[in-house]
Amino acid sequence: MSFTAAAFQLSEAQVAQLPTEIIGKATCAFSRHRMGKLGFGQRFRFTTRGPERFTAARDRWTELTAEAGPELPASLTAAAPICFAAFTFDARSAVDSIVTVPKFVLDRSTDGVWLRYTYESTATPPSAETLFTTFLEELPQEPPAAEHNGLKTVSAQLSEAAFERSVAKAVQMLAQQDFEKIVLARDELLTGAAPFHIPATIRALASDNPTAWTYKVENLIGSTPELLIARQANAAKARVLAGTVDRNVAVNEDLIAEQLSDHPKQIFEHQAAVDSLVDKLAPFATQLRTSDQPFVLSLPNVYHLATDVSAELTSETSILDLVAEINPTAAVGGTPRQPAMDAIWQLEAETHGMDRGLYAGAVGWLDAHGQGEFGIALRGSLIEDAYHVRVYAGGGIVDGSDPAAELAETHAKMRPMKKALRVQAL
Ligand SMILES: C=C(O[C@@H]1C=C(C(=O)O)C=C[C@H]1O)C(=O)O
Repeated sequence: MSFTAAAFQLSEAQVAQLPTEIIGKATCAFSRHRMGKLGFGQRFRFTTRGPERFTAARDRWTELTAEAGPELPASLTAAAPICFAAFTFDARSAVDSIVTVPKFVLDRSTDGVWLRYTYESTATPPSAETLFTTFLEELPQEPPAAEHNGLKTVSAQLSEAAFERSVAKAVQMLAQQDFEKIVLARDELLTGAAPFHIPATIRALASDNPTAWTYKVENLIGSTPELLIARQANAAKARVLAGTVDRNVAVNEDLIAEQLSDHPKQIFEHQAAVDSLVDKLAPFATQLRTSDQPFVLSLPNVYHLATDVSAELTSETSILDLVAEINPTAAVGGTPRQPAMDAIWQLEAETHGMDRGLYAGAVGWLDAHGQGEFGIALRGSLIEDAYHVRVYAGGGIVDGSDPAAELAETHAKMRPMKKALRVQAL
């Protein structure tokens, strides 16, 4: 089996026919400021697991897109197929990493709005006009809106008390010099009296968090402010975040920059995350640049210390090779990486049965040339069934971290997801 794609630019009249906030109807999404990619329908899907999950996905995807398509009608241009993917944080995870190939991809950029149609290489695509009609007809109907869903937390694999104990334990382990930084997380299982309204939730995520990348791959949804890596031609870029102040406890906005930038714990945590990315990217790149000083990224719930990184790649490396190297950065894992990963596995999965699965892994899209964008799957959740959603959040632990403060930070990080889940229709 092999897939190819064809695309066309939507006219203004066609753009006007798209439903408003179409992101709510998407099967897959990686979008910010109403730009980016939205996938609709599904042509194909496969899963991978273990340490080879990235390279296995790269090879299968290359194989699936190897054959060229037929002659195209004049209204269409040949294009590279696109898939969306979500990879687990840890190679040991029992959860599948997912690659899904949508039938249609709506691509909105400063170059206009394009619709890309992916089909089996042996088929002949219809004209642009027919494709557009099919696209509109196949958009899913939305479930009815409920008045309220009475969102509440019913349980957790790793409770708040257990999280505080894990943080205290990690601080002790740090003192024994096993590692310098470790990121610990916890989960909450949320339920509603009415089924969650996922289209409305996605729309709320996108409109409430305009500086973040709103993502959806199957049951994984969220709005992440952290760009793991993006590759376009030979240019790569990333946004590293580490160091957090809760907006609800920030006394004075003018002092935030000082609180973050002059705080040794925050700076240390942040630098560890930047270094972990730069070290792993260096072998693939020349002209690796980072913003001079970390800057303060202001989000609706928290402030973060942020550094943007850019690089010229020395060859056309697939984004999946880059992701395989840099996932997980010290922003969500720790330093040194392997001892920190082992400790996370021990403190979360072995002790409490909380396998992070796709949380804190890589989520995004790529095309058949290995170009794409991946964010870190943060500020999100996993839809377990119509009534149950599991949210996750964590934070960096360094020498002197306080369990109660770390717990408060996880509450702040869960806030945007919980707020969006309360929305029942928009
Ligand atoms: C781990 C999370 O966030 C990460 C940890 C941060 C920190 O410790 O300050 C900040 C941003 C993210 O890199 C999360 O949101 O769950």
